[in-house]
Amino acid sequence: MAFLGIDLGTSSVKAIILDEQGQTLGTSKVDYAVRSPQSRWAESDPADWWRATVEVVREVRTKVPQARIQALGLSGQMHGVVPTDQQGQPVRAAMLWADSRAEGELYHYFELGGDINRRLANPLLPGMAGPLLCWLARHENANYQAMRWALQPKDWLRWQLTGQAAADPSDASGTLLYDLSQNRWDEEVIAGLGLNRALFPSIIPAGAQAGTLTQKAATELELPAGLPIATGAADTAAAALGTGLLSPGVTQLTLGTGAQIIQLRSDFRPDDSLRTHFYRAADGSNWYSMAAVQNAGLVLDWVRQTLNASWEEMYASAATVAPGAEGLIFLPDLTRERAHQPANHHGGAFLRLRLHHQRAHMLHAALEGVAFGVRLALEALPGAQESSSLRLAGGGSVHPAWRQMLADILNRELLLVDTSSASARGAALLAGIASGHWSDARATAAVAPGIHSNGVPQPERARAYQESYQQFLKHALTNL
Ligand SMILES: Nc1ncnc2c1ncn2[C@@H]1O[C@H](COP(=O)(O)OP(=O)(O)O)[C@@H](O)[C@H]1O
Ligand SMILES: O=C(CO)[C@@H](O)[C@H](O)COP(=O)(O)O
Repeated sequence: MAFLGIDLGTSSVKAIILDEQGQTLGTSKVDYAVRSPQSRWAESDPADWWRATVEVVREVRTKVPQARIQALGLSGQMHGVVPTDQQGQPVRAAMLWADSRAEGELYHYFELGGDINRRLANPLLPGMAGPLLCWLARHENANYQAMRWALQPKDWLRWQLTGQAAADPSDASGTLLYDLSQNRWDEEVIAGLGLNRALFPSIIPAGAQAGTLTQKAATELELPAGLPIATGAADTAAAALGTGLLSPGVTQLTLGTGAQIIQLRSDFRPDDSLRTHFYRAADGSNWYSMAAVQNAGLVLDWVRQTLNASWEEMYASAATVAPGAEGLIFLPDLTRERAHQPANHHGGAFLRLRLHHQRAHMLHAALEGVAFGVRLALEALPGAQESSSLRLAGGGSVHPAWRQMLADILNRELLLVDTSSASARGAALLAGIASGHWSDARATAAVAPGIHSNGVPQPERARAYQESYQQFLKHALTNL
């Protein structure tokens, strides 16, 4: 018996097959593009997601031909929206979390008044489904009218698998259209924004069965028709489940296209300052607090490609160039940063560039800038300062020199979780829960992956980075 998990990330789709003891039998990954056709836009073509999903599922199955898949579960990048027609086709490209075109739509929220801050329990940001849909209604009304469903990315993917629309609490709570205090779509906010309530599907638990695989999808994916499909969860929620983060008190950093620092919460306690996020967990009973960094892997990839460097060259520069990059500072704000970091309207920049600087300094400075951004987020997350160690996961945490730089800059021991794709693993566990193999999320603790120390701060380097961080802050927190 085996379970298939699919994580529809921002840069790639990952597939994992777990056996009934939660052991990884096989993994695969297929990349796709995030496009920025206009300044401040971030989009992907859902047709690319589907092609990549077909490829990744066939590939992972070829690696483990003997595995008998019992159920399939999903996880996916959060916040964005796929405007979808009656037939499940996107009416335009998906608008993603890194998009800030809807900045001008936030005033609709300011006008709502009442206790929306308590109900939405999150900062108002333009890359969330609510503001993005307001933008669509105003600027592309024909597309807005052509839409039957406003779906989160993994919910769009599930529609392709099952032909049915559904949402789950962990993803819905990241849309700015969800009442976290009552656990339901926020009817008042949806009506107040003038959005059509019928666009939002029923919310069902992440670990419930949300349908079965259609014949059409089964033929493409080379899987059996009728396979049970679990609802699935938002990627950060799925990553918490996948790494066995099932109780409060632990802080976890996931480095992917974005970076997220999370702590599980058993009580309803949003950040009163609204600088950080508060969402439903995948387990159906808890919440989690999160400080998210937009400008993480997305920006490293941009720098790497622009300077025509390999990943090895980029990460190696963490060790080969001294802390501080000989005075070079990189501000990573290529997209609008989240609410914990105000005054970032200048965009990204290399500062204090001099003749003696070489390409390796630029690569190193980019790593430093992103790591400093993660440190700012860590400092903003209520309760995270007390933790002397951080659990680490995500596809952007693979290189030892980069991990050492993170340990030095965050001044914390890093504990590497032994899984190559935490979110996909969480998705596969949800498949196991939906099919009754595990009774609930808590039961999956018995199969949690191992964790080992992988980066202890080196005092001298940590001190040097502390000085560079102070220089970075002078520029990062002021408009140039
Ligand atoms: N070949 C590679 N080697 C090392 N790091 C990589 C490589 N490819 C991508 N990355 C890093 O991993 C990030 C993507 O992490 P991942 O967890 O796979 O992403 P997501 O879930 O956001 O799609 C990239 O933005 C980049 O920082
Ligand atoms: O934006 C958030 C959380 O607020 C992320 O959870 C996104 O969903 C992106 O995740 P990755 O694709 O980087 O894994």
